[in-house]
This record gives sequence, C-alpha cells and structure tokens, in this order.
Amino acid sequence: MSASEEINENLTILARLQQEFEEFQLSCRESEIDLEKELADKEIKLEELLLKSRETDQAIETIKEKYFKNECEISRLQNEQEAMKKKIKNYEKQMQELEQLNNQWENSAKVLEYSKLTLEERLYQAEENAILYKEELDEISQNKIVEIQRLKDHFKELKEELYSIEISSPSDDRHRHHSPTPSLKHTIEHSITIPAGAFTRSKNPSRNTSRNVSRKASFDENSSKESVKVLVIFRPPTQSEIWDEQVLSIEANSIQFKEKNKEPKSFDFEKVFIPGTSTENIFKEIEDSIQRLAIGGNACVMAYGQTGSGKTYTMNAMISLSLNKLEEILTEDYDVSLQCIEIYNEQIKDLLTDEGYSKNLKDTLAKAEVKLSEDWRTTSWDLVQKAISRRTTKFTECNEKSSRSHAIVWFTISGPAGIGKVQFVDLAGSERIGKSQVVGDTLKEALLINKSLSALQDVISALENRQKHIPYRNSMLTQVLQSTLGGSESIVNMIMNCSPSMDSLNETLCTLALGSRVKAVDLGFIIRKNIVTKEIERTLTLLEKERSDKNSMLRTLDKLQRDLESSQIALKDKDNKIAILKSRMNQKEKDYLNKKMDTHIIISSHKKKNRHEESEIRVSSLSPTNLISPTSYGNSRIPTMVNLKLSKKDN
Ligand SMILES: Nc1ncnc2c1ncn2[C@@H]1O[C@H](COP(=O)(O)OP(=O)(O)OP(=O)(O)O)[C@@H](O)[C@H]1O
Repeated sequence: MSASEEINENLTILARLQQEFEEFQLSCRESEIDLEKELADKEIKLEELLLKSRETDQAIETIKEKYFKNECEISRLQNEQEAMKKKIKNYEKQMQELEQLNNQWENSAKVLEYSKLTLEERLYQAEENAILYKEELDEISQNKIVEIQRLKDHFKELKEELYSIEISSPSDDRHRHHSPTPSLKHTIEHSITIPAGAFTRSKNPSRNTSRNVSRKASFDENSSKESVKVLVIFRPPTQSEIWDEQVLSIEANSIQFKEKNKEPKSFDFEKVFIPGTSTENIFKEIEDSIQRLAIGGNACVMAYGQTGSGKTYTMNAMISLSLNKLEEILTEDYDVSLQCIEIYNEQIKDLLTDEGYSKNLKDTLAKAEVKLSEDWRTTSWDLVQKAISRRTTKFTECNEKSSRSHAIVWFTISGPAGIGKVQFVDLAGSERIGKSQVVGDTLKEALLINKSLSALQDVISALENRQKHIPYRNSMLTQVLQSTLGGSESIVNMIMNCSPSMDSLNETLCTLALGSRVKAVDLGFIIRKNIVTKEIERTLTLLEKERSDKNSMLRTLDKLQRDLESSQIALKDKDNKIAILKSRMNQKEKDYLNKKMDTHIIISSHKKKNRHEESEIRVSSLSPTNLISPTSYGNSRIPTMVNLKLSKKDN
C-alpha cells in the first residue's frame, strides 16, 4: 500500500474513532445527568432517613423518660407498700394486745363471777339469819305493842282519876289550868300514833301556818318511809311477742325465771305490776311523793328499761296523773315552772325551743325554764306534749334515736311552804348494744349511754354508802338530777320497765338486777330505823355491810362488763379498720402490678418498634443501589479505552 493510501486509511480510522469518541462523550453526558438525578434522589432519601432517625431518637428519649418516671412510681409504690406493711404489723400488734386485754377482762370477769356466787351464798345465809332476827324483832315489837296498850290503859285510868280529883275540887283554878284538856289529850295520844299529813285547800292566810305545821308533820311521818322506791312494771306483750308464764312468772311481789338448762332465778320487790295493770294503780305508789311537792319536798320519777319496754308510755301517764293530783292540792298561792330537756351524747337541748344541743348546762337550764300562768295545768300538759312530740318527730327519721337519749320533764313548785321539785326522767334504752354493728357515731353514743348510766349507778351507790362526796359531776344526767336525787327531803321513784317477751329475758334480768341493787340503797336506811337492841344492831350492820359489799361487787361486775363490752366494741372497730386498710393495700398492690404490667408492655412494644425500625434502616442501607458510590458507579459503566486498544491490537 502506498503512503497516501495508508494515510487515507488512518484518516478514515481517525474519523471513525473521533465519531466514536463523540458518541462516547455524548453517552457519558447522558450517564452523568442520570447519575446526578439519582444522586439528588438519594440525597433526599438520606435526608428523610436522617429525619426519621432523629424522630426515632426523640421517641426513644420520651420512652426513656416515661420509663424513668414509671421506675420512680414503682419505687414510690414499693415504699408505700412497705409503709402499709409496717402499719398492718402495728395494727396486728395492737390487735394482739387488745386480745390479751380482752382475755384479761374475761378472766377478771370470771373471777368476779366466782366472787359474786360466793357473796350470793353468804348473802343467802345472812338473809336466813335476818329472817330469824326479824322473827325476834316481831316478837319484841309485839311485846312492845302489848306494853304500849298497857301503858295507854294505865294512862287512861290516871287521866280519869285526875279528872275525878278535878271535879271533886272545883275551887282550885290552878289544877284546872294544868288538867289534860282535849288538845293536850290529842297531843299525848299522838305522841304514840303519828297523825297522817294532810293537805287542805284554803285561801285563808292562816292556812300557811297550818301548812307549815302539816309540812313538818308530813316529813316526820315520811322520815320513817323509804327514800327510794323501786316499782317493777311489766307491759303487756305485743302481738308478735311470746310470754311463757312457765318461764317467766310475774307475781305481786316477786318475779321468777325458770329457763331451760339454767339456774332458776328470783327477784323480790315490794311492788311488781303484772301486765295490764292500770296506770292509775301504778300512780298510787308515787302519789305520796307528788303530794309532798306542795310542802317543799322533792321527787324523782325515773323510768329505766330496754327500748320498747314502755318507759315513755309510763312516764306520760305518770306526768298526766301527777298534774291532776297537783291541780287538786295546789291553790293560786303557788308558782309553777316547767323545763323540758333532753340529754344526748353528753349535750343538753331545750325541747321547747329550736335551739340545738349545747354543752352549757347552766345556761340551757336557765333558758329552758318556762313560768306558767294561772291555767298551768292545761298549759303544762300542752307543753309536755309538744316536747314529747318534738322528741319523737325529730327522731323517727333517725330510727330508734329516741331511746338513745334521756328526756327530763322538770316541774318546780314555789309556795308558802317552800320550793318543791319533781323530775320525770325517761332514760335512754338500757339494752346492751350488739358488738358487731357498733362503729363510728353509734359506738360513741353507746359508750356515752354506758357512761351516764354508770354515773347514775355510782351516785346511787354513794348515796347507799352514805358517802360525804356524791359524784354528781361525772355525767350531765346526774348533774341535772342532782336536785332530786338523794337529800333528806327527796323521794326517788325508780320505775323498772320490763317486757314479758321471751326474746327480752336477758335484758329483763339486767333491769331487775339493777332494781334490786337500787332497792338496797333504801333497805339499809330502813333497817337502821328499826334497830332496837345493840346486839341486833351489830348483826344487822354486818348484814348490811355484806349486802353493800355484794352490791358494790355486782356494780363493779356490771361496770366491768360494760367496760369489757366497750373494749370489745373498740376491738371490733380496730378489726374493721384493719380490714379496710388490708383491702386498700390489696387494691394498691393490684394497681401497682397493673401499672408495672402496662409499663412493661409499653417498653417492650417500643423496643420492638425500635428494633423493627433499626432493622429496616439496616436493610435499606444494605441494598445494591445504596452500596454504589457515584464514582465507582460511573467507572463501571464507562467503556475503557484499554478495551478499545485491545480490540485494536487484536485487530
Ligand atoms: N303499760 C302498757 N300498756 C299497754 N301498752 C304499753 C304499755 N307500756 C308500753 N306500751 C306500748 O309498748 C310500746 C313501746 O312503749 P314505749 O314507746 O313507751 O317504750 P320505750 O321504752 O319508751 O321505748 P324507747 O326507749 O324506744 O323510746 C308502745 O306501743 C306502747 O304503747
């Protein structure tokens, strides 16, 4: 080949190569554009991934915070749980202590019960002795009566002798002056038999003097009578109640209990009213003490008994019949005033005004006094009815609350012969409250009723023992009753209201036991009055001491029983509190476990989500497109010149 041909051929190759090169350049530019586009897309995706990763970081932070909070809450709950456990341990310890106390009480109650039995035995023996002494006394008094009759006859003979001497010497005026005139005769005769006190209705001023005289006579007469009278009243059974006379036999002076599998018990009283006795017959027993009001005497008519035993019924009848009696014996010379009050939870309330309960006894009593006008009989009865209805209507809504308070209707009668006072007291129900259901307010109420009835017993006991200090101030009830309880010119009529129902046997027993103890207050007094010889006096003192010992023992036992009941009630209250705390703690534990579970679920779901997202990120970062860098990507696709050369060489 010629040189020119070779040049031409090379030129052709060059031109072809140039063309190829240009094409290659063109394709390179296109690839560059594609790569740039892809790069931009990747950058956007990367941005998005970074954003997502930042959001995930934030979410993780929030979860961490939540987790931390939950941890704190868990440790707080754990602390609370620990504290609760400690509290429960404390309560359990207290409960154990109370149980120990309870056991101790029960033991001392057993000891007391045993000593009670021993004392009862001794009392029984002493009573037998007393019967013997009484027989002796009866014999002595019989002899005395014969002696008195003999003296009377002798006196009569002397008197007649004197009279005949007088007649035989009419000139001697001195003798006539000293002769036994009819009035002297009256006086002498009355030195042997005491005249009955009488109340005369007279508007003559001179009547006052005669009333003063009659007052003295009346007190002298009554000084030999009882200062405390115990009346036992059985109301008729209701339709739903059963009275088995074989089990509970009620007679005019005694009550017998013959329960199956139990020791028979009997109580003797001066007056026992069988179911269905008219209130007029009952009133006859207190009539004396009401009559004495006109001459400045004091009286207390008190109704004691369980709820529904007839206290209010009896008290209403006694007030009404007393007002009839007073109307009969009082004239316009007398001023009558009335107070109707109620004592509930150691607070006092005037039942005739809208004032609420107060702790200020003196003020309330002063404000409660209503001075009655001339037609005081009608006015006072209306006011008493108003007070009773207020008590009843107010408390019916609160169910049985009426029997949880003491109501007192108090008349003051001022007349020429002095100031007489009578208090009609409807006491709170004496029933023992069941231990199980007593909590909160009811517990407080029960404890305060126990306290006031105990205080009443203490006052009666102090009167029995003729103590110098009578503890009237121990309760609001005894403070109010101070005017008519005790004192030489006061008569206390204690009405023991009972139900004949078989369901109430225990409460009836308690009521009668208290009645016997109250009766002992007066018994000592009467016994002392009748003592004739030193020997008998000594024996009777011993007997009286034994009786008083037994009574104080029984009272202690009663008090202990009440205390025991109170502590059992308190124990029950503690039990309830512990049960409430335990259930609260269980609830807290449940809450705590639920929260823990929730937290656990949240954390694990977040962890799962995070793991999922992380793996997603990892997977996407491992895909081939992501693995190629822009340069390597370009290089791999650019056809190499070496290849071209190689092909050229091959060629
Ligand atoms: N001697 C009686 N004769 C007939 N019914 C009577 C007698 N005593 C009470 N009752 C009746 O028995 C019921 C209860 O009497 P009452 O309300 O007087 O009892 P209470 O002891 O005062 O009760 P509480 O303590 O709950 O106030 C009443 O329906 C009353 O009429």
